[in-house]
Amino acid sequence: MWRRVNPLSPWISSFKSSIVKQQVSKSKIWETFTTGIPLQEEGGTLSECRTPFITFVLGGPGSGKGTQCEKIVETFGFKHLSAGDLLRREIVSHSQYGSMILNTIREGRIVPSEVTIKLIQREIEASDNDKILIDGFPRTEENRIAFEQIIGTEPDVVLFFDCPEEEMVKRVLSRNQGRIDDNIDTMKKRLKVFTALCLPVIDYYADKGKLHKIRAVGTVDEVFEQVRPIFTPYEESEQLISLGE
Ligand SMILES: Nc1ncnc2c1ncn2[C@@H]1O[C@H](COP(=O)(O)OP(=O)(O)OP(=O)(O)O)[C@@H](O)[C@H]1O
Ligand SMILES: O=c1ccn([C@@H]2O[C@H](COP(=O)(O)O)[C@@H](O)[C@H]2O)c(=O)[nH]1
Ligand SMILES: [Mg+2]
Repeated sequence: MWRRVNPLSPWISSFKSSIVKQQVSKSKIWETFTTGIPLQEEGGTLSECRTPFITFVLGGPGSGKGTQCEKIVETFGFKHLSAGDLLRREIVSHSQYGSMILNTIREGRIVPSEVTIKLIQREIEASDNDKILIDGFPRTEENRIAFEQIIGTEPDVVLFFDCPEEEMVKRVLSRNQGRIDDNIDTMKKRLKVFTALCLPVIDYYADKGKLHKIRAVGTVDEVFEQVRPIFTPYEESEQLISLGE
């Protein structure tokens, strides 16, 4: 069962505890809306740690997920975890799975769930932030089910950046960040994988009432103005709780 770990030394812990006190009211409301298990057991002892408020950020390749995540981080203070970035980091660090990940990304296919989830889990556990954005995951129903089983929770909110294919192709081909999958051949494969494997995940969350569909065309700021009202109610409730204290 998943549990958050406090990796800090006692010296740093005492420093951290003052920050935690200042942040208690700030994090409280997000915890209120968390679907996770508030206290989790490991080795028979109850952890003081809480499951964070998790947002999945979905959309086709080049739909603007990463760009909008940056705006959400700036405005609402989330921790941003991009599954693709975590996988690319494994390639660069020549880890155990580096070459398998490289080949998979080049082909526009999906890395095995256990590998991606382990990377995500490690980052969540290392983070002190109660609000986590998971960008570009889950890509498949199998990913989704494995996440729920391994991490032991579901997302609180799911964003879907809905963008026309021709716009996504245009954006990816002019992205210019040196990504091995930013070429027309891989892009065609990624679009097929998105339609076949990721759309069912999006449908699943729509049926559960967790999905927020955003029309991802227009300027970055125009798109963000559709995102802002999704999180503002949480922020406002948080302020009310702070005032009541
Ligand atoms: N609203 C927008 N209008 C025009 N260009 C945009 C917009 N949003 C993002 N872009 C640009 O499009 C490209 C792709 O955006 P981004 O990397 O955020 O997409 P992504 O969904 O994370 O893609 P991927 O799944 O491939 O990681 C970037 O160069 C970004 O600057
Ligand atoms: O959960 C995931 C996320 C990503 N991948 C692979 O990485 C590339 C790039 O991902 P971006 O989110 O677009 O940066 C994607 O096409 C997959 O090959 C994955 O396998 N699983
Ligand atoms: Mg991205």
